[in-house]
Amino acid sequence: MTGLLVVTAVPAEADAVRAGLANSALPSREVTVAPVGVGPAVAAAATARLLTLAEAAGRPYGAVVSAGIAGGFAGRVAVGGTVLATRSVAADLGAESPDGFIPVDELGMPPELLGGGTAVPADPQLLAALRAALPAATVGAVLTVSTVTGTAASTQALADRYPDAVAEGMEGYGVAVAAAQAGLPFAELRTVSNPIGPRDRGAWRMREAFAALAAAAAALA
Ligand SMILES: O=C(O)c1cccc(C(=O)CC[C@H]2O[C@@H](n3cnc4c(=O)[nH]cnc43)[C@H](O)[C@@H]2O)c1
Repeated sequence: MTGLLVVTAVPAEADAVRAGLANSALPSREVTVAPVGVGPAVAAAATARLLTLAEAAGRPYGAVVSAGIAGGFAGRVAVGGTVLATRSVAADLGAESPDGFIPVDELGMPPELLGGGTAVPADPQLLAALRAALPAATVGAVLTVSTVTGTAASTQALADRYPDAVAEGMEGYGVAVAAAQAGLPFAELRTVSNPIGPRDRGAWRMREAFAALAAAAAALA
């Protein structure tokens, strides 16, 4: 059986995922959990390296999951909630214009230069399995941003541009591109630590989000 690679941004997220897996009563499959860093670039590079090393060692992974905490769009998902991505979207990859943001895949560049575009859909089978295991999860697009959204105006702009978005993180799209380039199924699983909006560190509920991440991780077994 090929194994599952679960990548998180930081060690605390990886610890929560491992704790959830250890507590799972479900039959386990081979799961590797690795913290790969914050932001889409380091997450993509580190995930690609892990996939390549495993393949070279003759033990290729069979699927990749990006897991961690996230900001949630108010009214779409609650703090402490769990989200499953229908697609992982590079929400700030594009160009500004006086008429608003233009996604990079609408700038007229050849599609082969864009790694498949600014949104990578979750693998349908993997998403279906996770939905079945996590029936209370909110399902929708998860945005990947390089800058944590911190004003009401930018929150509204993102919510308007992506009506299907439920949350934002900083790694999913990068991990998704690494998985796609390796030809592997991909999914993104996040738990909500804070509402997206005007920056307020006091509103972050990290402990709640890590507990929810551990609970959700049991589904990965
Ligand atoms: O603003 C701070 O002072 C601060 C201190 C520690 C960590 C942070 C982060 O922004 C962590 C980002 C980390 O967690 C994910 N995440 C969680 N909430 C959000 C969000 O609202 N928007 C984007 N990313 C978020 C993200 O995937 C990173 O790995 C800030």
